[in-house]
Amino acid sequence: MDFRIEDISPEEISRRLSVVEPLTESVRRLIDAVIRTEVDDAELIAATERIDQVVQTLRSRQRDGSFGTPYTPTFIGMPWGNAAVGARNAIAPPLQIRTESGVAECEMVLGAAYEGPGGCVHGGVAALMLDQLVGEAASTDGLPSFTGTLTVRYLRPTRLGALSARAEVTGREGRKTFVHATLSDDDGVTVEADAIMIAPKGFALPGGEVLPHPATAQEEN
Ligand SMILES: CCCCCCCC(=O)SCCNC(=O)CCNC(=O)[C@H](O)C(C)(C)COP(=O)(O)OP(=O)(O)OC[C@H]1O[C@@H](n2cnc3c(N)ncnc32)[C@H](O)[C@@H]1OP(=O)(O)O
Repeated sequence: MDFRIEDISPEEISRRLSVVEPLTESVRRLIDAVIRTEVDDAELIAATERIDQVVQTLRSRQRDGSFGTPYTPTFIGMPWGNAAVGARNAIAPPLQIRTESGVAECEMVLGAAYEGPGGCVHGGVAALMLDQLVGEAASTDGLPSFTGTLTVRYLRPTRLGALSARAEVTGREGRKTFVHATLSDDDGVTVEADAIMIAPKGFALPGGEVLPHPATAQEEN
């Protein structure tokens, strides 16, 4: 797993986000426009050329591989490539998740880019969002937990549009955390999920130092 420390201040994080978030929003608008445009073929071909030029400019200086999840030394995470919440990832809805002890929740508006059955949210997108939420709910006590098992029940079709989601820890057992999550529209729950989250045995920093997860530390004592 790609993990690196980047020693920057909260002010520098805000500055970088203020530049990159409008770019990501712009690409999100592009994705939506490509799906829904009805312009003629000549305009589509011209648009392809202009977009390829922008891609070439961005690629002139580019990191190898994915973005990873850099952390500051005080553990502020910057998961900016993340598929559900990444500030640099136009595929992410994006989810603006609020957390408190054992709970994660958010609201989102899903448009044409998230369609599965006509007019409805793709089941994989629903699972993606709930996976992120259960991960964040389980991780509110300390270091991250990974999804071991995610069981998803689609109760009825979820229409594209304004939605909300919530995940809550229902129990802990050693390194395992059990989480229940729901995705809802105005009429109530459309999808529910249960997750078994596993805290990794140790959390290795670059250089080899391993931080014990609180649950692991309890097991060892
Ligand atoms: C803030 C961060 C938000 C992040 C949100 C994003 C969430 C994600 O998408 S995470 C990505 C998807 N998940 C993954 O890639 C995980 C891949 N799997 C793994 O890395 C490992 O299998 C991992 C970490 C889950 C478990 O490995 P390991 O720690 O070696 O487990 P192990 O020691 O064998 O088992 C520990 C306990 O967990 C249980 N367990 C292990 N694997 C699973 C599983 N897949 N499902 C359920 N239970 C499991 C074992 O039965 C055991 O239970 P008990 O203590 O009662 O005997």
